[in-house]
Amino acid sequence: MTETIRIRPLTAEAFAPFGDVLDTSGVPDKMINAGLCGRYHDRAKLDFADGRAGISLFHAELRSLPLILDLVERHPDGSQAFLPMSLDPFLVIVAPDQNGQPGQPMAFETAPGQGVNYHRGTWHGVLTPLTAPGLFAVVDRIGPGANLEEHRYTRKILIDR
Ligand SMILES: NC(=O)N[C@@H](O)C(=O)O
Ligand code: NI
Repeated sequence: MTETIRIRPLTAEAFAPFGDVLDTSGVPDKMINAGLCGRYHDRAKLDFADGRAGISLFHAELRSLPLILDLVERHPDGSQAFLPMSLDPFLVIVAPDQNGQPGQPMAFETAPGQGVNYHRGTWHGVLTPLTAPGLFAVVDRIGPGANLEEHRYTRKILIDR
């Protein structure tokens, strides 16, 4: 029997148990640069344990819907932020932890320009752009060890609108 998970719009409230939503909604925390720039200050909970912060660029293959969700992963030693380098929405898949295994997955679509920061240890689907260019800056842990735990689903799960 196939399970279909419906995609919901990403909101900071719904995503709060899993991480931070990064966007310029609302009033800036401070105006800088002689009042020419709004700074949305310190909006993500970064954690790199015994490692250090790194910035990498990801150029990911585009995916299409319905998406077969066969893998989620987590990074036990660090947070991971995905900052799109375009205004294209992308798919964000997360799941709560249940005694070391992922619980019921949830799927969100970002608004144009929104990024996300997965908190350390959050189960998530890998980077999933739905439209070009699939180009992201990624802020995550550089350090010793794999910092990766994967879970492959045995049941058939589809992600769709
Ligand atoms: N493996 C890697 O660098 N990327 C994944 O962690 C991912 O979440 O896309
Ligand atoms: Ni990851």
